[in-house]
Amino acid sequence: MSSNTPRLQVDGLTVTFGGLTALDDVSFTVGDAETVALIGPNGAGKTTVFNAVCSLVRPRAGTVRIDGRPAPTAPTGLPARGVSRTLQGLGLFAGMTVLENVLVPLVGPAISTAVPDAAPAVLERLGLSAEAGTPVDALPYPERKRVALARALVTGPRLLLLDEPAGGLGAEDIADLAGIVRGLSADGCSVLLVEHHVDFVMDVADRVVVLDFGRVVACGTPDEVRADPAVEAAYLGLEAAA
Ligand SMILES: Nc1ncnc2c1ncn2[C@@H]1O[C@H](COP(=O)(O)OP(=O)(O)OP(=O)(O)O)[C@@H](O)[C@H]1O
Repeated sequence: MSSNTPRLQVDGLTVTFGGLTALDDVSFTVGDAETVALIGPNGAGKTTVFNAVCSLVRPRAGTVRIDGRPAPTAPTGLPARGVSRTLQGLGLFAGMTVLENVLVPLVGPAISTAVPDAAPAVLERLGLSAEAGTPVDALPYPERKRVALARALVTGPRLLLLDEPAGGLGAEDIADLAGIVRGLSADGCSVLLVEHHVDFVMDVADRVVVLDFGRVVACGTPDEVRADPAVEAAYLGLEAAA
């Protein structure tokens, strides 16, 4: 991979569900250690982008490349390509401890990037060491959300997809999350995040891709996107939803 090969390259992605065009010729990149935010009103197609990148939906047209190579054809191939994601609904296993939840991705197919002490290191990084033995369902929502993030980080991803990481969090937890995302970027991890919380997006993103009705209506730095008159309608929709 040459140094200017994007970590993620989405080209001309078009996804349809029956007669509905959910994504229409969507193209963008995420570079090394870059944080890119996908924003747009409800139904704009953000989650469908994630699902296409993770091979959960088959595009009608377009390509997804990771480190210059076609994305795996099934989600099970993602960890070995250095990709992981969080889910909007967290997807934690109730009745299992924090540590057990975080260890889940390390069970099953061999993951060459995993290191034996990855789980304790990730728990420490996210301030969860003291909760390692606590059943996950005994924790308040912000901690559970951090457990879900820890689980995504335990495989040492080079591309992390975060689905609404700030959703349901208060100001203090959002500030902590911003620090975590910046730390990931400093360590060379690329981040693609879907988020409705506009202040958080403008704080952490290097670039912002704005989707509306399945099309990219703007792409640029947070300041460029904020100043783009074409974004205003979608932007106002976002503020109403935040
Ligand atoms: N599996 C599916 N079958 C049919 N339609 C779908 C499916 N998944 C998504 N859609 C439709 O595709 C469009 C884009 O949905 P998507 O969930 O990607 O939007 P979004 O921007 O993530 O919205 P939100 O902010 O509400 O999560 C919507 O009209 C949605 O109803």
